[in-house]
Amino acid sequence: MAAKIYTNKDASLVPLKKKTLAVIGFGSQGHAHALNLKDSGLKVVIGLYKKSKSREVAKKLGFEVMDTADAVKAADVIFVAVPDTVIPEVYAKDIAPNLTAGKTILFSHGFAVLFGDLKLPKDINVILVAPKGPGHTVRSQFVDGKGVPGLIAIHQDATGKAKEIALSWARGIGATRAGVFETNFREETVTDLFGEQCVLCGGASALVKAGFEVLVEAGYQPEMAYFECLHELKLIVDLMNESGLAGMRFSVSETAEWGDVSVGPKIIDGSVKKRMQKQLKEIESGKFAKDWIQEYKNGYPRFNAIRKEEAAHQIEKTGEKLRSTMSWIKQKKLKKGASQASYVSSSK
Ligand SMILES: NC(=O)C1=CN([C@@H]2O[C@H](COP(=O)(O)OP(=O)(O)OC[C@H]3O[C@@H](n4cnc5c(N)ncnc54)[C@H](OP(=O)(O)O)[C@@H]3O)[C@@H](O)[C@H]2O)C=CC1
Ligand SMILES: CC[C@](O)(C(C)=O)C(=O)O
Repeated sequence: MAAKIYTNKDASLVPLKKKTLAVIGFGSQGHAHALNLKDSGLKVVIGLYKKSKSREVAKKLGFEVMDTADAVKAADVIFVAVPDTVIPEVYAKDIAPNLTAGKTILFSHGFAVLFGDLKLPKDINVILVAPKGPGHTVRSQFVDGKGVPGLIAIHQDATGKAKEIALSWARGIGATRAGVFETNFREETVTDLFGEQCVLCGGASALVKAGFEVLVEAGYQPEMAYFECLHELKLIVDLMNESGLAGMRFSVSETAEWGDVSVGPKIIDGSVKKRMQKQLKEIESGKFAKDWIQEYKNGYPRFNAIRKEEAAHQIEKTGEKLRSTMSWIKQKKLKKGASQASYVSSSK
């Protein structure tokens, strides 16, 4: 039997009405869930650490902001929206001591439950609502009357109501407008890590950079390389997103379609698939998670060095210049150290 796709007609806001929902962390996902749930008529409070740079942002957007432990005490449903590597310490210090029977803890990625060694009491619900898109898009799509599709998963159902709570939350953030699919924590975590490393973020940015560098090193203008390898990628991917590879091939020229099917597989060949399979094994075995947690514990020495190098790549300067004439592209001011929530799509 085909798996069910849950939409608005399968999910009600009633299970979350008259409940207090705490969003712990006000970054990319946190601000989006909080604003969408508030606009859906639900009661949301924000839990943050004392020195969080997002306290003022959340207050300005009309939220009651509390210390994390107080927000957990006040809430029926607690969304843990802090970075995956940070979850274990926030959980142990501020969340676990305040989790009483019947409360629900909600994640939007299963990483910490799989790899973070959280001591989850048996008498709480543990659920996942994972939008399949970045937090800022979860918000901007909601404001436009649309939604980012999502996943739900139930790790523990202490009250017998875990699934209706997950679907209700998915409705509140707009995910059931697009479609919600049920999975489990492990499948969500493995596939999400695989997608972001091999295709969506890692694979795509390495492909873009390689194409840009090949053209520039061969003497072509960086602006030409940017248009061909980054700018137009979005327009092509939009067509795939709307109607699949076939829809994209319907719109591009026959010459482009022939280049796609005859040359593409020579560039992204079987050796790439082999490396993807190896990476999938490292994700499944927990090796990727172990190394990433260690990098976090070491204070990000490699991560910070790579971030610096990436920010200095010629493609970034070229892009900044070319995007400045396209006023409809929202120019995010990527201020170093600013709250992720300082870039917000406004309320309806
Ligand atoms: N980014 C995304 O689009 C997606 C994220 N997810 C998942 O959502 C969860 C949250 O990720 P994301 O929204 O990216 O997180 P962000 O990095 O955008 O935001 C993190 C929030 O946590 C706070 N924070 C950071 N460090 C600490 C700390 N040591 N103690 C307490 N609070 C801290 C930040 O504070 P401050 O405001 O002061 O910076 C911020 O408010 C993760 O589980 C992630 O995997 C799932 C799908 C997509
Ligand atoms: C693709 C990156 C992502 O997995 C996402 C937006 O879904 C993330 O964790 O940010």
